[in-house]
Amino acid sequence: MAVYTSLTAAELTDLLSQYDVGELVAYTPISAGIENSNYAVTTSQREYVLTLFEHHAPDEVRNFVRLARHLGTKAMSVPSPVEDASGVWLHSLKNKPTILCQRFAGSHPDQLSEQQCEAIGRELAEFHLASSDLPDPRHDERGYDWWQSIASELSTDLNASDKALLTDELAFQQAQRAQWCQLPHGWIHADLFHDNALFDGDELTAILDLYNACEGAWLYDLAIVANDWCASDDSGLDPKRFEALVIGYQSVRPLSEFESGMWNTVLRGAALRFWLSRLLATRMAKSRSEELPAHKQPTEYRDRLRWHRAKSLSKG
Ligand SMILES: Nc1ncnc2c1ncn2[C@@H]1O[C@H](COP(=O)(O)OP(=O)(O)O)[C@@H](O)[C@H]1O
Ligand SMILES: N[C@@H](CCOP(=O)(O)O)C(=O)O
Repeated sequence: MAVYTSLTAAELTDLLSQYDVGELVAYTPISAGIENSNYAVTTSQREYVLTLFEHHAPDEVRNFVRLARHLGTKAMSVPSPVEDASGVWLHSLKNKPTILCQRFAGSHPDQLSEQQCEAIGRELAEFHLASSDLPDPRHDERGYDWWQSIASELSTDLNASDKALLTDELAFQQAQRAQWCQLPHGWIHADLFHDNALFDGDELTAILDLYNACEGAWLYDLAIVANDWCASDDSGLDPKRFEALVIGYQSVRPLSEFESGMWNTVLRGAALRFWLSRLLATRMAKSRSEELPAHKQPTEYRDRLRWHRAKSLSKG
């Protein structure tokens, strides 16, 4: 968790002089980021967040930000870059692609409430509908093909029981492929964990970090949200928060009967995806002699996968 690129007041003042946003009053690094460097910037007019992309070329950033700009035109609260006085929104600082966005009020929710789950469900459905007229969603780089390829790479890190679980789940998901492909799909956020949303009490103020957004089944996106926002102490889902989430979502886009019949498969897929990505993150952290934070451990998602599998057996 860091800000990788340091900025001086003179560099920032120079950048801001190209925008019509007032004078620089203060700027503070935001330590919560993982991938990019973010600064909270206060000008004489309002609050902004400045993001320097640490690992991406300008064309990649243009592609990432396409969705946020589209949703911004539909008045959704997502970080859509502000244009400078000549209509340019992509700048460069220290040779890194840089954008300036409105800073949203609120903080990441901590103790998740049913009201917050209902609100995020509503917002996710709005996100799916509002993005449906934006063509060419990005390919999901952590989709089904990645599950298969990374699983064989990572299985050397696993004990026998986890290896068996992984093999069996991949076989199950492979068998479900044709069904999965029939689910309504389009742009998905693909990483709408509660640390990517801001709330003021129970009121949702913004959804952030659209940089994993890609093509996928809408139910899968909802399942990613459910696995995080409705997580219960027994590694499963809290029924009340889950019901609130689905009510919120369906108040905007009702699920079809076919989608409702696919819940268990898709919740399992969503748990598998983050089990795998956290296993990979663990391996990468180890290679730097680091550890993942306690709340980002792969076992959480392995255990949630087991819980969903047990549910499907008990129905069966
Ligand atoms: N537009 C914004 N308004 C308010 N806070 C923001 C905004 N953009 C980013 N942040 C804050 O910065 C943190 C890191 O942003 P994020 O896009 O998640 O970075 P990274 O991709 O580096 O993890 C967020 O968790 C949030 O606290
Ligand atoms: N929110 C995720 C991390 C983002 O996924 P990644 O595939 O980009 O690592 C988590 O909590 O694991």
